[in-house]
Amino acid sequence: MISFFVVGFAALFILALVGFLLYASPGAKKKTDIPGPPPSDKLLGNLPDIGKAGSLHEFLCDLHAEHGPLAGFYFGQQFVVSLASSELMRQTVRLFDRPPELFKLFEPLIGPKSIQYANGLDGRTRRNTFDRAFSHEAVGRTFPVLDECADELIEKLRAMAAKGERIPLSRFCIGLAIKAILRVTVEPDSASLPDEQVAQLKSCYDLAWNEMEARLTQGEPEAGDHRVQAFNDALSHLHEFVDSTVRRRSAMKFDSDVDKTFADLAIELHAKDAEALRSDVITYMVGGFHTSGYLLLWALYYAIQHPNLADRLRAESAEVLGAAGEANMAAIGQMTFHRAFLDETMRLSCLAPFAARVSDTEVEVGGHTLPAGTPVIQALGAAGMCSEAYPEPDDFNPDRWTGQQLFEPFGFGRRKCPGYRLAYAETALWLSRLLAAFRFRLVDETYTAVSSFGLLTKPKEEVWVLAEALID
Ligand code: HEM
Repeated sequence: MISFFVVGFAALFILALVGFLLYASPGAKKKTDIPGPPPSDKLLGNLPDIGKAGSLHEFLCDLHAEHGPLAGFYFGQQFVVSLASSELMRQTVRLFDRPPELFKLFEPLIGPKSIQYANGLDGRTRRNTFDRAFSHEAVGRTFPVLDECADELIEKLRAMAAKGERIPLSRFCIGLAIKAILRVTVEPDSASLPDEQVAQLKSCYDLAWNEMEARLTQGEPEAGDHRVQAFNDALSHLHEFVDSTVRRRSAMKFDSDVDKTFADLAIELHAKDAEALRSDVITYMVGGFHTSGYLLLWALYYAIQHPNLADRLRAESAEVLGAAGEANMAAIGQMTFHRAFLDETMRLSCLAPFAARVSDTEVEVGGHTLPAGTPVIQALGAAGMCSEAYPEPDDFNPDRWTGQQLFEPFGFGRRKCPGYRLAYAETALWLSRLLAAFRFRLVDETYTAVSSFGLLTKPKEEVWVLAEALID
């Protein structure tokens, strides 16, 4: 039974979920006439079909292509509803709670007290407090740091370009995002983190992430297995890093709330709960760097594939940033082609394919009444590949976004991603800076990125490029 789960990260995610669905809420059965396939296995429901599709995202694309934008299926014995149109997702906009068990897979990394699992008043209080650090004004204050991080990378790439060295684009994009998120969310005034420490943090994150996947496919390692030691070492390194950063920051005094970063707000809110503090800092740190890092990577990859569009990006940033003299929220807001390019990148790469909600009361959606406790998946990735909403969905076409916001790649409602303004600001700035400084090309011109679909979509392999410097 396990073998068909070894098809990718999303299938692992399903396996984690099925435990919850089978055992945590066995009473919730289908009580509506929502279209969808019958369960293909009495116990496993449609899980074998998800295994055959390759990932949850791919299964949802097939499901919605056949049954329309509102469809249901069985995770084990639990009926789950999936929505794949922005109109339907908007009908769930008032829902705040998230089925915590759905993200149980990540608990060893982010910790059980993470905001990821906080619902009701607790979740709302944390969001009301932390969102202040990601307001329009707060993000506006991050540009000097974001610019410095870009300067540092550009200098490094320029040296590599001069020597004709191959550039591992994923590694550099993630490294840039790690440096930026630490300064933006914790210590803006600190010096940039040394490369060795960034590399160590990334490798701890990679190791912890891979181990969580391995536990699902291969089972829990036995006591004494080297995997246990490696995982614990990686985790304690992450904990030490976060704890020492928090300790340093706790000693700070502030004249005004404006100077407080996310970490400062978290230190105040979790003054009596060190575990919740550590969990939330790790959640925002990881949530902030892997998403933005891979968005930048995919955007650069599409820019390499579409040199004419890359030239349009260069022209726009020369015009807007050239006139503004410096990057700021107003200038980034005027870079509408950058915004469209990033939205199209998130759509076509399916960067973050799902969000999910649950309610302890009945929910009305698409003319159906869903029983309380029914998990609702907002299939952001599948919605983005719908040919009615996006004609020729496999084409990379940023112009389809011009003048309209078709769907929300960051989710819906009060619980949408808290980092969306920061993500747009930093990736638009970095994209424009990198394309102004270099023309990139693939080392292997026949290379096509193959996606690994999970909670986050990444290329399966490193993307190797060469850079030609455009300016000194
Ligand atoms: C391209 C970049 C990003 C994408 C596509 C993305 C996408 C998402 C999505 C789809 C969700 C689920 C929202 C929902 O349930 O409705 C989410 C949640 C979250 N994101 Fe992001 N995100 C990005 C960047 C960031 C950044 C920069 C941060 C750091 C500030 C961040 C921190 C978080 C956190 C902490 C949550 C959970 C919030 C909660 O539990 O209430 N994300 N993100």
